[in-house]
Amino acid sequence: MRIYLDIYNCLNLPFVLESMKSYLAAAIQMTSVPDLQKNLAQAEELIDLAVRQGAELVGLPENFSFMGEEKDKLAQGDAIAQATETFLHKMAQRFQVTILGGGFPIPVDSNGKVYNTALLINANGQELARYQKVHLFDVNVPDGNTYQESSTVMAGLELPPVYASPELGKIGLSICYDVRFPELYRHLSNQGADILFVPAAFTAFTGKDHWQVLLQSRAIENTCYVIAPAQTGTNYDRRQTHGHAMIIDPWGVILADAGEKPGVAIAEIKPTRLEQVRRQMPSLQHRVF
Ligand SMILES: O=C(O)CNC(=O)[C@H](CS)NC(=O)CCC(=O)C(=O)O
Repeated sequence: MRIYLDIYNCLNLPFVLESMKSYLAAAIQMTSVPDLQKNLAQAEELIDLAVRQGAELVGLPENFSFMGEEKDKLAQGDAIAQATETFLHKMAQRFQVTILGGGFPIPVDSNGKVYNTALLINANGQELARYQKVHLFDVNVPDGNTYQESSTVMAGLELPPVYASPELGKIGLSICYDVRFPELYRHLSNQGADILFVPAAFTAFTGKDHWQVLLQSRAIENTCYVIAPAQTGTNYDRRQTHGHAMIIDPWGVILADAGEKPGVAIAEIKPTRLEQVRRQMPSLQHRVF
C-alpha cells in the first residue's frame, strides 16, 4: 500500500500537471424554476456572461434546467432530459468551452424514476464524463421542509469519474449532497483529481451553516480546486436555496463567491498553485488508508 502510494505520487502527479495550463473557470449561479425553457434561456445568458469574461471551463448548478415539484419533474422527464442534453452540446460548441451540466433528470427505463445526472461536454460537443448521483437527499430539514429525493430518483451505482484533460487538469465529478461524504472525494483524489466539481441546490437552511465549511474541507483535505455552481433564491413555493456559488483554491482560500443573486463566480485555475500547495502541505503523500 505504502509503496503503491509513493509511486503514485512521484510519477503521476508531476506528469499530469506538466501539460495543464492556467485558465479561468466559472461557477454559475441561477434561480431555476419549474419552467424548462425559461431556465435554459437563463443558463444561456449566464454562460455567455462567463465566456465574455474569459472562462474556458463553465459549471451549471444541480437542477439548472428544471427545479420544481417531484411529480412535475417526473411527468416532464423525457422532455427535460432531451432538451438539456441537446442544450449542453449546443452551448459547448457555440461558445467553444468545456461545460458541466450539474444535475438533471434522465428517466430510467425500468421503474419510472430518473437518475440525477451530471454531464461534462467539451468544445467539440463530445461527452467527456457522466455521473449519476449516488447519495440521495432524504432528509427532514429542521425548517419544516421534507425532502425525499429517493421517491423519484434512482441512486447511481458507480463512483463518479475523473476526466483527465491534458489542458484543464483532472476533473472529478460529484453532485450537491455528495459533499457531505468525504470518502467520495477521496476516491476522486485517489484517481488524481486536481479539480472537484460540486454543483448544488443547497437548502437555504443547511447552507447557511454547512455549505462553505464543507466545500473548504473538501478542497483542503484533497489539496484540490473546488468549483461549486449553485442555485439561489426562491425556486418554487417555499423552496429557498442558499446561493454562494464559489471557487476555492487547494489551500482552502475562497477565490470567488457569487453572493446571493444570479450571476457567476470566476477565478483562475493554476497548475503552479496546485504544485505549490502540494509542496507546502503534502498531506496526500501521507495517506495511510
Ligand atoms: O429540492 C429540489 O427541488 C430538487 N432536489 C435537490 O435540489 C437536491 C436533491 S433533493 N438537493 C440536495 O441534494 C440538497 C442537499 C442539501 O441541501 C444539504 O446537504 O444540506
